[in-house]
Amino acid sequence: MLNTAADGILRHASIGALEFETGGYLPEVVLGYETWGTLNEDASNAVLIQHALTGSTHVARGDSDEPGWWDPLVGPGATIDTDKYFVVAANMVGGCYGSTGPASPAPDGRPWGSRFPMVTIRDSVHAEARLADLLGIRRWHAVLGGSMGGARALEWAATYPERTARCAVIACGAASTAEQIAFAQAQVLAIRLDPNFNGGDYYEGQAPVDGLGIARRIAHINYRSEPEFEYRFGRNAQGTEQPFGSVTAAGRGRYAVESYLDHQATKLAGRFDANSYIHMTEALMSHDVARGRGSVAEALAGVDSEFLVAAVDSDRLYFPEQSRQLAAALPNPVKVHMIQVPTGHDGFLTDIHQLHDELSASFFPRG
Ligand SMILES: CC(=O)SCCNC(=O)CCNC(=O)[C@H](O)C(C)(C)COP(=O)(O)OP(=O)(O)OC[C@H]1O[C@@H](n2cnc3c(N)ncnc32)[C@H](O)[C@@H]1OP(=O)(O)O
Ligand SMILES: N[C@@H](CCO)C(=O)O
Repeated sequence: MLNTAADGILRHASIGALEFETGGYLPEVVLGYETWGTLNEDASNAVLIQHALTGSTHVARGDSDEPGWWDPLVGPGATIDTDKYFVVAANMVGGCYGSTGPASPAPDGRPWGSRFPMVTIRDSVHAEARLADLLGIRRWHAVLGGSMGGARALEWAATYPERTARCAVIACGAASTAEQIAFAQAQVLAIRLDPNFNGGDYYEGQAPVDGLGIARRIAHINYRSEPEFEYRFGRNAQGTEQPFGSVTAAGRGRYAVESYLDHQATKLAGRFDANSYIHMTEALMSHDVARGRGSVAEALAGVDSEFLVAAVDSDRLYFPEQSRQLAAALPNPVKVHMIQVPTGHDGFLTDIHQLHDELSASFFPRG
């Protein structure tokens, strides 16, 4: 049995060999995971929370010193009350928060690097099903996630409907759209064209942090909104820097919004592996719950999971309309709950507390 003794502490589970949807193979895969609460006797209180593109397993603080990315949602007495529910979060295969990824050693001792296989959202769900088996969880009380986490949650319902009693898809549609793929391609190319990328085999040299930083800038602009940028930064200069009129060897001074994006880029480059970023991004490009299953409605026709669909009203990357289309295609169509924030897609992280009432009324009744 796997160790689940403390809340919010990273553990590792060996799930064996994995064959990937596009033909790749890994002889041994480890998934990083964290848990909160206690699995009950009939294993009926388990909840799987799926992280977004650059998220980790650390959903909530638990017994650790680090805040989690959905702290308002998960903990004793919280929306998902860990005195009642057993919460699990797993790092996606190919990621860099505890699971086997491109930086992990291959059997020859060198990092997988360029040899790491393409991962799809469906592959990640197959890997997580093995983790569920090891944890003794046959059927999730609920699977939920936002953005790429929402794609993973939806794929759980379609791939393992009998194992997914409830499914919450937040800020994500049934498939990645042409525009989402287009923005993703620019990010992947920014990394691939970094002189340090070396085809993905850069672990003995300099990491392609400049390319990764540009990728994050492109992504982050999409994760926020135009009104937020205007309100927060306007045309302001960063501190005493001069955005025009004074060009030094280091270039001109920056606008505040440029400095903000520089900061987001440096921060991500300090915590994320560039190859994992490519693999997570390409996995999200692959997101299409209907692939090989007919239309979206046909893909979900046999799914009797209870659904909750939510969107962010100001999201300019995962438009609410895409959530509405998903909600309408469900066997039992549902209304789309709206997180109301002016700041865009990241609202599913910054304002997740807004779903407290909906989640409490449906998936996680109080008392
Ligand atoms: C280590 C881990 O486990 S990370 C994994 C968990 N994270 C995730 O899953 C998602 C990744 N995180 C994110 O996407 C974001 O951090 C969010 C959405 C959660 C945070 O959003 P917000 O709280 O709205 O932060 P916001 O966009 O305002 O950025 C604030 C940062 O910008 C900085 N900043 C603001 N203005 C400027 C400026 N003009 N110049 C430079 N930096 C600036 C702030 O100092 C702050 O820095 P800090 O984050 O280092 O403290
Ligand atoms: N800011 C989030 C949004 C992705 O949807 C992340 O970096 O994972």
